[in-house]
Amino acid sequence: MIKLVDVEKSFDSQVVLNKLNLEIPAGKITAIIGPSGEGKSVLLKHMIGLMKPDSGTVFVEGEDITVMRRHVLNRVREKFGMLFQNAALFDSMTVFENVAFPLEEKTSLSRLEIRDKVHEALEHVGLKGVDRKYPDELSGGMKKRVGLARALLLNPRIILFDEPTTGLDPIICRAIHQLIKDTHTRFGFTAVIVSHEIPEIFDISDNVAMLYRGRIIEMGTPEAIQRSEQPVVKQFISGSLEGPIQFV
Ligand SMILES: Nc1ncnc2c1ncn2[C@@H]1O[C@H](COP(=O)(O)OP(=O)(O)OP(=O)(O)O)[C@@H](O)[C@H]1O
Repeated sequence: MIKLVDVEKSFDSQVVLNKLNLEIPAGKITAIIGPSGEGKSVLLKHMIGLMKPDSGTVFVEGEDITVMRRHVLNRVREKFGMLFQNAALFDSMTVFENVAFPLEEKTSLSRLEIRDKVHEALEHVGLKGVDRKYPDELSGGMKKRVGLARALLLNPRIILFDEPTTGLDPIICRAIHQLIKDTHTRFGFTAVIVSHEIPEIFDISDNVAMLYRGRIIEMGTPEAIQRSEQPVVKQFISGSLEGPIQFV
């Protein structure tokens, strides 16, 4: 589905991705974990072609997106939905307008059809009657739900989630995870979730990949990752201060 082969990315002298290899299976939920600043967001941006590797290849459904012209890449990007860290809502638009935006941009649906689709999407994420509110008037969890409704709207084959629950309380965090799981079961997209919610993210993931020093050092089921004997993985999952991971 998504395959990265020997991907290298540096910013000036800082190597962020170092011959990274990763295969994201189709139709599953894959979590990417790893210490802060290791390059998880950079990795997501390579998957959707927002960043180009210095070398190496990124395949999306068998197509090498690193050599594509912009208009071809834009076509591939239509397979993706993305939920950004801050939900990335437009503050000057109502909830309705925010969710309707991709439909207005990318389809020729009538106003009535758009209205129905937006209402349906908001209902899927458990938000009714907030159409006319502005993002400022919503809680953090509600904003994430609006972002998720918008990401789901074009029925994408792949959804990338960049820290979908950061800054939310544990109950809302669980509710958002459950919502991701439920919508995944219902729509069957391929999901990649960058998350710091350990161990909670394991409950909804089929696979977990750990990024460290520019590479995926281990990938497996949540159970396998939790049983890992690899010292970096062990330390990270337990949150221990003792071990190979150094703090600045
Ligand atoms: N456009 C850019 N230009 C220069 N450096 C960048 C750019 N984007 C990311 N970086 C650097 O790449 C490194 C990885 O950043 P990234 O945001 O991917 O980390 P992360 O693992 O997602 O962190 P966190 O868990 O804290 O969100 C950081 O050192 C960051 O400063």
